[in-house]
Amino acid sequence: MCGAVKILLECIGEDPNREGLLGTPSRFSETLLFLASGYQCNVEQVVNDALFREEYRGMIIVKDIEIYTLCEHHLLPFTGKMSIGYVPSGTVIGLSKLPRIAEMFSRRLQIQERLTREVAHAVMKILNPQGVAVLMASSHLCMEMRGVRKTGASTVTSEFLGCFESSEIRNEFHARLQANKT
Ligand SMILES: Nc1nc2c(ncn2[C@@H]2O[C@H](COP(=O)(O)OP(=O)(O)OP(=O)(O)O)[C@@H](O)[C@H]2O)c(=O)[nH]1
Ligand SMILES: [Zn+2]
Repeated sequence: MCGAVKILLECIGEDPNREGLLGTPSRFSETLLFLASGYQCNVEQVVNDALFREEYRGMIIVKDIEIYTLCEHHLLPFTGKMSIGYVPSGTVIGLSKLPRIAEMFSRRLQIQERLTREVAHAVMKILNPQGVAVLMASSHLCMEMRGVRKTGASTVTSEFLGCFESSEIRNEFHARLQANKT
């Protein structure tokens, strides 16, 4: 990959052999491989069997999970927060596994809609709960530092599966996200 980065540097009119850029191809390659490391794992590995039999029947929400990902159109970051909720059906998942699932999919080239949907369907598949809700708000650098250049615009996406298709359950999810204490 380093050779490709050197070519990119030449394409923008830089000299990849000048002192300040000598380490850049390997640093950039390492960074990109890290940011794309989500291709190397799957949901089963990430969850690591952390599924526990439990008769709790209420809604569980892990909210405001920090997300950093790369948009597949411009390879620029979009960053924001994701909240994941579910209503169990006899099994709960280790809490940390929800942010881990979000992280796995965000370390792939993404669009926000697909990231939102993939996380929801992955939780649904591995846990088989009564329903899953994912809500994400983020800002896209490709809309801020270039292109239309609208700083401060926020994009909100959501996916509601199973019992969250009922407006009553969805409203509870939104209300609990808004409450200071859930
Ligand atoms: N739906 C969706 N679009 C995205 C996302 N990230 C970037 N985009 C959009 O992808 C589109 C690509 O449009 P193009 O016209 O092919 O590319 P462009 O000329 O760079 O577009 P501009 O950004 O408008 O300058 C743009 O409208 C971006 O805002 C995302 O997560 N979801
Ligand atoms: Zn983009």
